[in-house]
Amino acid sequence: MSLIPDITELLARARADLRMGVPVVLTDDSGFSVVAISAETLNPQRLADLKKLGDPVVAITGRRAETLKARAYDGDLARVSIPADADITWVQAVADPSDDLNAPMKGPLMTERHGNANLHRIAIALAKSARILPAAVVVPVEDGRAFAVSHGLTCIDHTRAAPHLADRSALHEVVAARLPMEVSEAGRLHVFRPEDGGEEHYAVEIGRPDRDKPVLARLHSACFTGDLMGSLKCDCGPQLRGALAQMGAEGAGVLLYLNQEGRGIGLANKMRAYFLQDQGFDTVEANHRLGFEDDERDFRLGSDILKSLGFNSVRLLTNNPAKISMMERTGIAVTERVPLKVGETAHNRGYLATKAAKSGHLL
Ligand SMILES: Nc1nc2c(ncn2[C@@H]2O[C@H](COP(=O)(O)OP(=O)(O)OP(=O)(O)O)[C@@H](O)[C@H]2O)c(=O)[nH]1
Ligand SMILES: [Zn+2]
Repeated sequence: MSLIPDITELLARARADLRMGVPVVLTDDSGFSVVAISAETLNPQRLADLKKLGDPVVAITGRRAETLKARAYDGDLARVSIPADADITWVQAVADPSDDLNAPMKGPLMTERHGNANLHRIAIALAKSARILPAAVVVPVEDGRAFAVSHGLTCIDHTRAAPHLADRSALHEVVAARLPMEVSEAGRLHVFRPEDGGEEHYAVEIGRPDRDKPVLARLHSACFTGDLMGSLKCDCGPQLRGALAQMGAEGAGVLLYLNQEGRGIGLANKMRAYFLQDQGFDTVEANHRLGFEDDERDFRLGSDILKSLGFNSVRLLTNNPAKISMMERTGIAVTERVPLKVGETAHNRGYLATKAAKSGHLL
């Protein structure tokens, strides 16, 4: 019946639910089911009601567990038991590192070792893709499907969801139109929309690049602070303008503007990372303390867009070797790396040095 939402649509709904603080139900083939809610958007009444269902845990990533010195028996994640007297402030302090230094968690935190963490993993993956803190309060329930129906909650089946959470969604071009720009009057903006209700991405084509030759290309990740506000903490704004200027000067090029703000963690989490950076952590450590990997972006999106525009080889404007290897692995030949060294300031010198030392950026 086509009027019933499919798994992609249910996942989009679940993401929206988590962002709003609405619980979702997750089930697996063995008959195990849980209710999960975002630790960030949880409210006190809902925590009290979850406790009535059983013994909830806070599911956090292995990265966050490392910071809290909690044992991650599940490897990439840990299920932290919630003490009976713990309130919402306690739960949020497990998820959110902003107060780690002022009020270190009174440990040791107890983590669960037995049982299956598959549904907790889905809850964290959904929270990440909803661009909220990667932590969820999770409690088992009997017959999740019936619970979801009686409470009007979105219900996600593990087997159907897992492949979608591991892979990117297909992108389709929605529209393209002429966009005269300062760097070139022959600009054209293409808008791409994913099937999963996620962020749209854009491609700016300059001139009419020959599809049979390597095109001068840039995969730019959104940076509201750098691209628009003139932030001195990174080099994104000058890189964006530098890349466009070079394409304008050569008369041809394609700039992909990927809405993967904050290396894929979203602007709110990036600002949380900046708050930690003001406490002395570097850009990579801040991501880890929040529970994220160094870089949560998916550059395969870039290849998808280039291919759908008819390109199969690029001269890539970048200092990031991960972008080059991902292009090559996904069928876009990189015939040349064109360095993009602009915009170093007193404020971003440390940030650029960390990227070179820890993320392999070329200087
Ligand atoms: N999480 C996090 N993201 C940041 C920070 N500073 C900048 N960013 C984000 O980092 C990304 C930088 O994107 P790019 O310039 O495309 O990528 P890059 O990996 O530096 O590679 P090249 O510029 O191509 O050499 C943007 O999404 C920014 O929003 C930070 O301190 N923490
Ligand atoms: Zn930036």
